[in-house]
Formats: sequence, C-alpha cells, structure tokens
Amino acid sequence: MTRPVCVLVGPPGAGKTTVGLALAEALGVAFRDSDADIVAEAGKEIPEIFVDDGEDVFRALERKAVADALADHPGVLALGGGAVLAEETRALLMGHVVVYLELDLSTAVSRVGLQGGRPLLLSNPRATLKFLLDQRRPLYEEVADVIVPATAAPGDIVAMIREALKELAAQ
Ligand SMILES: Nc1ncnc2c1ncn2[C@@H]1O[C@H](COP(=O)(O)OP(=O)(O)OP(=O)(O)O)[C@@H](O)[C@H]1O
Ligand SMILES: O=C(O)C1=C[C@@H](O)[C@@H](O)[C@H](O)C1
Ligand SMILES: [Mg+2]
Repeated sequence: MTRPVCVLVGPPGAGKTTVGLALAEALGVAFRDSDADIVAEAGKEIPEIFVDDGEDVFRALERKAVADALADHPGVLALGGGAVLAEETRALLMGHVVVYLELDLSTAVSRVGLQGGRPLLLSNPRATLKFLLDQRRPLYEEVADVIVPATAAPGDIVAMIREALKELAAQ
C-alpha cells in the first residue's frame, strides 16, 4: 500500500485534472482521478449515474473510490469537486498532503459554466457554482495543507505545488 505524493481538491473547473496530469508528468509519477475510478466501477459516465441512480449512490461510490485511492496510489490523486462533502473523506485526508486549487466564482463560471458532463451544473450554472463555492470553501480549507491560486497558468501552478511539496518534506 502506497500513499499519494499529493491530493488535489477544489471546485469544478479549478483544474484538478489539468494540473494533476501536468504535475504527475513533471514528477514522473502516475496520475489518478477519483471521477475516472467511479466511471470505471459503475460502467457508465457520471451524468448517467446521477440520472439513473441518484446523487446519494454517486456519493457512496465516491467515498469508496477516494478511500481506495488514498490507500494505494503512489502518485498524484485528483478528487471530484464534491468529495470533501463527506466527513469520513475529510477525516481520511487528515493524514495526507492536500493541495487546494482555489478558484473565484467568475473564473469557475467562465471555465465550466457551459461545458457538459457536470450534472450539478445543468441548470443556472452561475447560481449553482456560487452555492457550491460558498458551501465548500471552508471544507477545502479544512483539509488543505497548501492553497494555490487556480487562476495562474498551469505550468506556474505545477511549479508552486512542487515548491510547497519540497518545503513540507523538509519540515
Ligand atoms: N490554470 C488554468 N488556466 C486556464 N484554464 C484552465 C486552468 N486549469 C484548468 N483550465 C481549464 O478549465 C477547464 C476545467 O479544467 P479541469 O477539467 O481540469 O477542472 P477540474 O478541477 O478537474 O473540474 P471537475 O471538478 O469538474 O473535474 C478545462 O477547460 C481546462 O482546460
Ligand atoms: O462538484 C461536484 O459535486 C462534482 C464534481 C465532479 O468532479 C464530479 O465528481 C461530479 O460531477 C460532482
Ligand atoms: Mg476533473
């Protein structure tokens, strides 16, 4: 069993997948995304899980996917935007290096407001994103060891995270 080098959290559009892939490549480690693990386990895409089975089933799959990946992924791990809603997931994250990609509402709307594939954002994406950001900001802050601005260029975010990982390792 091997722990992740770091775990990325943040709202939809923060760049967990984009930055996570680039960070993993820079570090020469594997990248894993809990959303992709859920799709593989369920055998269908996330919007289909929400429609066919409901959000509660999705969240149960997510708690299991995150716990499994935290226990056995020696690379960079990106969590789905809502994974921190689960108290048991936040408790598990206490023992890991967690990076919060912090994003403002306008940038979140411009990045994901009109993209498909995010079932929670189907109607009124701006109002929903505002609700999600307000609800989750304290939860992301609670689990984070490092907070980086998700509005920077991906390469700069990767550099900031690498620097922070070095500092944490030296402590
Ligand atoms: N630092 C960045 N600068 C500019 N655009 C970015 C940046 N990070 C991500 N993006 C863009 O924002 C969109 C969302 O990025 P991404 O899918 O990586 O976010 P996410 O945090 O994984 O979202 P989700 O929680 O829905 O999985 C993509 O179109 C991506 O290209
Ligand atoms: O913010 C959320 O609650 C979600 C974000 C995505 O990563 C997916 O996990 C799913 O669409 C739910
Ligand atoms: Mg993603």
